[in-house]
Amino acid sequence: MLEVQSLTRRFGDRTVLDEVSFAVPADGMTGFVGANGAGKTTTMRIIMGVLKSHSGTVYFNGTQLADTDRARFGYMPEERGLYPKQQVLDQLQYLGQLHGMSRADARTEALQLLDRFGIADRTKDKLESLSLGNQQRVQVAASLMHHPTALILDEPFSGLDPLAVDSMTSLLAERAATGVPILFSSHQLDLIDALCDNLVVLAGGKIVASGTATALRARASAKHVVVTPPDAGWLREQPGVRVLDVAGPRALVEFDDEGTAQRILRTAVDRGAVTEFAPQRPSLAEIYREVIR
Ligand SMILES: Nc1ncnc2c1ncn2[C@@H]1O[C@H](COP(=O)(O)OP(=O)(O)OP(=O)(O)O)[C@@H](O)[C@H]1O
Repeated sequence: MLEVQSLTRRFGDRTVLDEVSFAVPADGMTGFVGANGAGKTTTMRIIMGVLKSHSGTVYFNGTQLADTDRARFGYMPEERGLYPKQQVLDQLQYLGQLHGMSRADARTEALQLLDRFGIADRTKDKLESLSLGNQQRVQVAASLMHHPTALILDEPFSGLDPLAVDSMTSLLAERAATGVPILFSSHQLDLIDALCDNLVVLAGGKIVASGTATALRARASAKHVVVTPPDAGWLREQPGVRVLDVAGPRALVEFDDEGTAQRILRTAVDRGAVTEFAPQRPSLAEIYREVIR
């Protein structure tokens, strides 16, 4: 488990991280979301030691994170940073060797990753001759080469086509299943929804929500779909009910509490047919919109 505790960082007199604390559990992936400029990259840079915090601490498996731990992490920085003129395979092999792998192991690992990412035919090409999306695949491969003990990935999915996203996510899920904490930032909320077991939401340098998807969903305001033909307009008159939308027999509502929900269900049945009365599981995208409001 990776834990960030009370990180504060200023640039000049502007505080861009304000007492930021969250955990990245070792089981599953943690999505890091927030508007442009919220402070995600700054947080990741501090975790990786590229930037210093003014206060706060990062812990890995219960002890203060040291450079020796960081050396075993996989990091995909926002500014990327591979060598455009070097051949893809040579480059990955070199990076693996920098992490202490033998030349042969690094080559085997690189070939396997390139194959998984569908670019095994580009091994001899210079990085700069690849499309941006394929360069991105090489970047992710570079962060995975040495079987890192944790992964810090700054927007790893930006610019990837759906097939690349699929191969990337299945590989990351495999690594997460071996107990590797994975923190990745993204603006693609649908992807976060599909992939993440945990979510950290940053707004203006402060944490506005963090925790497991299940706990955040339980906290989010629950909506119900109620379908009572011929017209669901009667719900507007009911105390304890906020009607968010009505279209003919179908309404989207929020109840003040479970008691209200049960009362409305009984009233609906007394009035006639009820063809649907279902709580709606909020998506992480909805939770995100709710907490940054
Ligand atoms: N080296 C720097 N000097 C001054 N200000 C900086 C520096 N690095 C980041 N900032 C500021 O810190 C704030 C947080 O930036 P950061 O890049 O961490 O946000 P982000 O959440 O990663 O945004 P994005 O989603 O756009 O990548 C921004 O206002 C940014 O302008």
